[in-house]
Amino acid sequence: MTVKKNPLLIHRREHAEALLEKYDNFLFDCDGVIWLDEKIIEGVKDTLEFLKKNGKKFAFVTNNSSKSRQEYLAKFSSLGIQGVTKDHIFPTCYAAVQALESDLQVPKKSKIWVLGDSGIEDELEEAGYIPVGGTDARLNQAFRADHEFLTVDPEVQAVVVGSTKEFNYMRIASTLQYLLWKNKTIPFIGCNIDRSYPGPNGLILPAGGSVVNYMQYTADRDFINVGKPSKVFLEAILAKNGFDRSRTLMVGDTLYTDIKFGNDGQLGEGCGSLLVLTGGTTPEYLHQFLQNPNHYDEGESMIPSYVIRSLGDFVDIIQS
Ligand SMILES: C[C@H](OP(=O)(O)O)C(=O)O
Ligand SMILES: [Mg+2]
Repeated sequence: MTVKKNPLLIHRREHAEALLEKYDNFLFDCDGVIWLDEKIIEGVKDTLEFLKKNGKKFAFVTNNSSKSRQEYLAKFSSLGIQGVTKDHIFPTCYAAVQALESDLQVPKKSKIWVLGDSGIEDELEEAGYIPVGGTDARLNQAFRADHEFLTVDPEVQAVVVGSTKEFNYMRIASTLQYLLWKNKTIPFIGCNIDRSYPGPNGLILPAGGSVVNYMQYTADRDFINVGKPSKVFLEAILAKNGFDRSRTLMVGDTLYTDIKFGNDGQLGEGCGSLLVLTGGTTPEYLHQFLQNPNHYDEGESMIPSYVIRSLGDFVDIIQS
């Protein structure tokens, strides 16, 4: 793997010009890069427009499985980001469905048990699967040992777990029945491994990975991670867009998901990686990490090629 030991800080015009020269395709993480909750990060719209005018291609890759591609499309439009189509958007609820279809070959019309928000249910339905559990209001009830959802439905073929703000004991207990069922053999897909995400008002909030890891712990079994930094996910995005990895830059705010995703790749050949400091990674944390990357689980695979304070600064830097 070829990653730079010391990331280059993009703060002068010639740095930004060199990036434009080197990369044709940009994979953008969303939470902490494009937006914070419902607010677009300052300058991001101008940077995206500038890149587009310069012939650059985009894909948006988010580990947040709460919204479907259709809902993200509406979010991009409500934030005034033009020119985004459904084909540009890769949330992990969609990655989960792709894994069911391609890797696991689960037949269409199968029932899939969901612990997560409506994004997963909507993507499953669009692909021809039948989601069960999920946002079903009967799961909002207080725990009762005779609740109908504590008896497994024999038609369920797999379990998908992702981000949810409706995490309660009924949902945990019913999901556990499926994860333990058939000697723990039905596929367990986790939409992401993020512990937290940057929410509104500077709040750090629990992300989907905390839900997935809760279920992993209680069921005592591993999950298939379909989100960043999954190499399968990266390969699918590069292939779908026809992106040459050597001319593709991953832009993200989290070292163990986005930056590792950009740096890794099939046979160890990654894309470039650009870390922004508007989300989950503070300058202090980055500094501490760079002092001794090998003290961290994923070590040098999390060292970004480049760092910029904010994606929104890019256009100002290049026009300075
Ligand atoms: C943090 C993550 O979203 P992303 O940063 O990948 O858009 C998530 O919300 O779990
Ligand atoms: Mg992020």
